[in-house]
Amino acid sequence: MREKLAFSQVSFSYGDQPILDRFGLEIQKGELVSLIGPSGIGKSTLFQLAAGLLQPEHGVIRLDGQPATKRLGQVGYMPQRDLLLAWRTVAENAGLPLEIQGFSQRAIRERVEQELPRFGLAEWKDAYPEELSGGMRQRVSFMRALLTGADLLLLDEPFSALDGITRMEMQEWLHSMWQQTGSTMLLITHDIDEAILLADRVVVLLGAPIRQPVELRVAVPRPRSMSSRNDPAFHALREEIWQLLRSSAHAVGERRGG
Ligand SMILES: Nc1ncnc2c1ncn2[C@@H]1O[C@H](COP(=O)(O)OP(=O)(O)OP(=O)(O)O)[C@@H](O)[C@H]1O
Repeated sequence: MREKLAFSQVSFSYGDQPILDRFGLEIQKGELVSLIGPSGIGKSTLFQLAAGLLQPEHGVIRLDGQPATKRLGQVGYMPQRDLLLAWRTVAENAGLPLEIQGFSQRAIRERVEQELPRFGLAEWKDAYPEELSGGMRQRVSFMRALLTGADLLLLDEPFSALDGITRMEMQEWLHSMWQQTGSTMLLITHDIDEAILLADRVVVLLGAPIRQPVELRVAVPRPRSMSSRNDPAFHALREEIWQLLRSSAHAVGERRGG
């Protein structure tokens, strides 16, 4: 496998609040990696750094093995809120990255119409965001991230706003998209089972600031389904992640004077 994204010795702060301290992480091409960690630790910040919306104060971010200072537009980023434009239809929202890249209206229409079916949105191309369910909105947002043409996708809690059944359907759908496209995907989630079920590796982010993450390989065989949760390797990993997150919550409590 070849390296797709790497953080090497990266430090970043908001004012006097340090978020990352000489942080290191390497993601290989075609991997699907889950990131999990306590709320407010800096997961979204990490994505904004990878996407080029923020720059590190120290250290290097590499794309395809090369230091990359201009990352904007090279990475598909799906932020926590779907940020669909209310006055644009599904097709117009999804086609936005192509518009920014200067494609003709006709080329955009053709490409979007060709892609809509595999996102389950063919019949909704002229609908406005307010007419869509949460799952559909997520799919439009995901399609927009894919149409940037980037083969690295950062998905920040893509399913958090969805109900249980839709969430499970979307997890399966995301997994099939990952297999079809061969893209490298990073997924932030607060759900330990979701983190394990989808990923090749789970990266647990701990500490304030975050230093070296704990990286855990998921040894549960693919294809996975809901019954994979009964696999002993699944149980063991869930327990390990839970213990890590719990000990980190205690450490924070102690620092706060608990
Ligand atoms: N633009 C900003 N300016 C100053 N502080 C910020 C900014 N964005 C985030 N922070 C702070 O940095 C810390 C990390 O935020 P971030 O959103 O990256 O965490 P997170 O792990 O993604 O949180 P959550 O799990 O709740 O989404 C938080 O304490 C947050 O309040």
